Amino acid sequence: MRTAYGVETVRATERQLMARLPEGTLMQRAAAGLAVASADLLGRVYGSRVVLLVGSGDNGGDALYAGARLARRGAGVTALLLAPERAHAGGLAALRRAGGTTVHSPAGGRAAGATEGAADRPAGGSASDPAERPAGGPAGPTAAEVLIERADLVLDGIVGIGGKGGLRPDAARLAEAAERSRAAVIAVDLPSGVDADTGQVHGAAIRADLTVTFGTHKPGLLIDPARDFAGTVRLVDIGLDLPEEPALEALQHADVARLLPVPGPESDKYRRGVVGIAAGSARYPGAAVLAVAGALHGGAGAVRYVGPAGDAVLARFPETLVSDLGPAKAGRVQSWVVGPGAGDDAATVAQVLEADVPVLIDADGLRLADRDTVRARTALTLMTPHAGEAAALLGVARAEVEGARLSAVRELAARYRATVLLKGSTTLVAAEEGAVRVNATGTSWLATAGSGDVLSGLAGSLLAAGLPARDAGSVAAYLHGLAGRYAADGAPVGAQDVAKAIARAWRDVRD
Ligand SMILES: NC(=O)C1=CN([C@@H]2O[C@H](COP(=O)(O)OP(=O)(O)OC[C@H]3O[C@@H](n4cnc5c(N)ncnc54)[C@H](OP(=O)(O)O)[C@@H]3O)[C@@H](O)[C@H]2O)[C@@H](O)CC1
Ligand SMILES: [K+]
Repeated sequence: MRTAYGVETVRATERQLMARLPEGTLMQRAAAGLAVASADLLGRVYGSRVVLLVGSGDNGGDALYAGARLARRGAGVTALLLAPERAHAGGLAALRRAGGTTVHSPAGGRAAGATEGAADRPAGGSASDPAERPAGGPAGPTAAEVLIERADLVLDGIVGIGGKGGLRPDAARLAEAAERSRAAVIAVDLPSGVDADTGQVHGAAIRADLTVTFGTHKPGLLIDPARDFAGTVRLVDIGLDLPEEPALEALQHADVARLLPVPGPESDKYRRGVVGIAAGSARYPGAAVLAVAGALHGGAGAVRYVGPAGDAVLARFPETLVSDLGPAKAGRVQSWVVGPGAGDDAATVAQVLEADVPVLIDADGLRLADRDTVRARTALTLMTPHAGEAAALLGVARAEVEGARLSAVRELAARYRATVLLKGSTTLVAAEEGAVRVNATGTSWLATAGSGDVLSGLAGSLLAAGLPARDAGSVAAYLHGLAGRYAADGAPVGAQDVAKAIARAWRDVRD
């Protein structure tokens, strides 16, 4: 299991640990790990050009100490100090002792000066001051921008877990220069400008190739949009003694393998669970077929279909138990999936919600389900909206959900007293309490018509097999994401192909 802890927890555990260790130990551990990761990325340290973006906190201190280590190995290291008077004093001294130079300017200074390598040069002026621009004209690059442009590696130590809101203008200009540069960019602890706890990005932020994070992953590193800014994430152990329950957790192969239902010698189809699919309509029979396709791969012993698309379902999957009596009279099931392609059939949704078994609500069902009825249910409920559906349920714009996925999924879980799976490139599964699960196996090729229907059938089948809602949702998202990758293999893919590839995902996980 990959876990992530929020800033408050990191700070508290850090305080406990620091009380037992000589001062500066944790920062040295962090800087050592950062220097190793930097050297790995550079390949050859000697002769390389490294630029440090240094803010006023300990995040800048990490960058300075790591820069000192690289300078001792022969790199040319320049630190751009955003707030020279407040930069980490010990880190500055270490860098200078190691032969590194510092430039005292947020984003300014004459570009010509950048090539002179003057140490501790106060550049003065501001980037917007034409007098500080090179002769090339007012639109020419600043000294800082030239240094960044010519670097092999940029270390982003502007701000870490102490960051508040979007980057300030001086810092934002450095972030933009780093993005334009061909240099590799390593974010120290997290990309400056992203929110460590939520994954929100307010305005400009560092776009990193690699993020070297200390002690634990931070939730923002695993959730879009911030995840997209972090690049590859490398965790450096600094010895933090973290509490048992994380803020966020991500299943890995071994976790999924443990959770997958496996039939024993005594199992028959009823003991393995029957999943009922109440989906599809005369207008959308395909949704029923795809939900059944997903359900057949989810581990339930049988799939019961109820609705107007029985012929289409049987034509594709003759093993399906088809009924046209409606959910209440269709026979026993251990879980229901309701909603895909349901159109305006509110009566079916209401009937399913009355059943005393776990219910998965998707697509049209989300719109048709009465909130108080869902809240009052005693059996499990798993809701599976995409961002647009979640936005409609919350009464906000879609962009708001996409920008703040974690708070959106938590809010929905609280409002409906249900487990909610918010689909997307980083799918989130939140129950009313406990760690939120994040899934990262998805691929953007999965954003294809009918792919959600397959997921709902798959998750519903896992519910029927006895998995709790959080596990059913996160295991389904994991397998579905893998299946999408296998089916797509870098090319567009249809939902049916995804359903077919689920079996391969199971085998892979169990191996
Ligand atoms: N925890 C641990 O176990 C360990 C932590 N370690 C490291 O310490 C880091 C945390 O250091 P930290 O607490 O000093 O805060 P940090 O992130 O440097 O930022 C604070 C400064 O940034 C500024 N600032 C704020 N917002 C800003 C913005 N939007 N745009 C621009 N500037 C902004 C703010 O300025 P102010 O508001 O005061 O003007 C303040 O001065 C952590 O991420 C990790 O790298 C490791 O060394 C080892 C173990
Ligand atoms: K940073």
